[in-house]
Amino acid sequence: MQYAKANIPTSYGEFNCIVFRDSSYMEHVALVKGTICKKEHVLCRIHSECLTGEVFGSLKCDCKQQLDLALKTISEVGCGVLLYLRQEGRGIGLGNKIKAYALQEGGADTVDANLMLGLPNDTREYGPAAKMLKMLEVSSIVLMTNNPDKVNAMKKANVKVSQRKPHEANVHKEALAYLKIKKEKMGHLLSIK
Ligand SMILES: Nc1nc2c(ncn2[C@@H]2O[C@H](COP(=O)(O)OP(=O)(O)OP(=O)(O)O)[C@@H](O)[C@H]2O)c(=O)[nH]1
Ligand SMILES: [Zn+2]
Repeated sequence: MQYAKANIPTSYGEFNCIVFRDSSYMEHVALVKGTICKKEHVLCRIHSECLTGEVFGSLKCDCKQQLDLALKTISEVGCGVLLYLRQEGRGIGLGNKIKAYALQEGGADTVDANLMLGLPNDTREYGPAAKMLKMLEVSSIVLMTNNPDKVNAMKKANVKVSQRKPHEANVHKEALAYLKIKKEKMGHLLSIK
C-alpha cells in the first residue's frame, strides 16, 4: 500500500517520492517525474538496492552508475518512474552479499560465490514492482534494463512492457570482470567484450 508521499529535489531535478509498504513493512520506493497515471510507454527503471555501490561508492559493480543514468534519462524526458526495490544483493541481503564478496576475494565469480554459500544466484521478486505500477495506474512501460529475466518477470506479473531500452552506464575498470560474468552467465545484454 501507498504509505507516504513528498517531493524531493535531486541532482536531476525534482521527483515525487512515494513510499510503499508491504505486509512485512518492507519499504519500496517510487520516484516519479511528470504525469504517469493512465499513460502508455512510461519510461521505467526497476532498480535493486545496492548499499555498497550507491552509498559507499564501491567500484565493484555498476549499480550507482545505472541509478544515476536512470534518473538523468527520466529527467531529460520529463516523465517516468524509478522503482527502487529493497532487494539488496540480488535478494540475498547485505550480510550475505558481503560473505559473497569475501568468496570473490578468493577468486569466485559473482554467480559461483552465491552458490558456494548455498544461496540462489538471484532470489529477487518483481511482484512488488508490478503492484506499485498498478497502484500508480501506469498503462505500459518502456523498461530500462539489460536483464532479459527482468523483462520476462514483469510480463509474467501482468505488466505491459512495450519495449526494453538498453541501460548501459559508463563503468570503472574494477567492475569489468563482474559485467562480463553478468553477460556470460546471466545472459545480460551488454556490449562489453
Ligand atoms: N549477491 C550479489 N549481489 C550483487 C553483487 N553485485 C551486485 N549485486 C546486487 O545486484 C543487484 C543489481 O543487479 P544487477 O545484476 O547489477 O542488475 P539487474 O538489476 O539484474 O539488471 P539491470 O536492470 O540491467 O541493471 C543489486 O541488488 C546489487 O546489490 C554480487 O557480487 N553478489
Ligand atoms: Zn552494486
